[in-house]
Amino acid sequence: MTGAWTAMQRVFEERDRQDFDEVRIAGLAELAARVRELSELVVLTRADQSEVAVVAREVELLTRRLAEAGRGIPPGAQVGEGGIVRQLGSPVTGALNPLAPPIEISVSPDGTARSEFTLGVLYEGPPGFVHGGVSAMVLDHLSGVAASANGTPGMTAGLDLRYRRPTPLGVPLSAEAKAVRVEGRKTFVESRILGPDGRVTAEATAVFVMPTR
Ligand SMILES: CCCCCCCCCC(=O)SCCNC(=O)CCNC(=O)[C@H](O)C(C)(C)COP(=O)(O)OP(=O)(O)OC[C@H]1O[C@@H](n2cnc3c(N)ncnc32)[C@H](O)[C@@H]1OP(=O)(O)O
Repeated sequence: MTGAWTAMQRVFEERDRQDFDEVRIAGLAELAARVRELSELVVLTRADQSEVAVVAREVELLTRRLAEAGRGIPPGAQVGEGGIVRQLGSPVTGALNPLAPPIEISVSPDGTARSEFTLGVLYEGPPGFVHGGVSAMVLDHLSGVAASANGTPGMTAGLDLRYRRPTPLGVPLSAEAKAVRVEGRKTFVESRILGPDGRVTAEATAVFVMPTR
């Protein structure tokens, strides 16, 4: 059976042949940003039922306009500034993915991956607070970037999370992750999310394993 590594390489090679120049990326990122705003208003709007029905029909027509141009494949990953992999369709960082917050990540020279971001109502779990699965997704991804920055990328084999206190919605949060140990194919990464008061809301230890071919 083909291993995960070989299967992923095939996808990378196919997507590398796509023509995504910066002008096209900027246009699609703008569209994604507008769809994100629309999504938030779907949960927040006070428009009456008839107005909601009209808007739903208009959105359906817009969707058909895009569909007329045909369906391609999701964008590939690119190496961006500072060697950070830029995944345009990522559900965490993808500028072209309306479901992504999206968060921006930087890596400092000591290999710490950091991000500052705000999560709005679309990511709510307990009323007024971030869904635990969303916090897990952010820490998983940030930890993956830290493993890569360490020169030892892999797939998440385990993510051990501790939710210390609720993570507030709609306020600036920060997060950081750093590889702390490598054992053979395994890279252990520690990460945390901090609230605006600087206190840890969630922390995790992840293990990344480089798949065999
Ligand atoms: C730069 C781009 C940045 C992108 C960031 C993206 C971050 C997001 C990453 C993801 O979300 S990845 C998607 C979620 N993860 C998966 O779908 C992984 C699914 N699992 C697999 O494909 C395989 O299980 C895996 C490749 C992870 C490992 O399979 P293998 O058959 O290659 O490894 P194996 O099971 O033999 O285990 C290898 C070693 O890891 C150890 N191990 C496995 N799981 C572990 C675990 N959970 N904790 C600790 N150790 C673990 C295992 O004991 C063993 O240790 P030893 O080498 O010492 O014997």
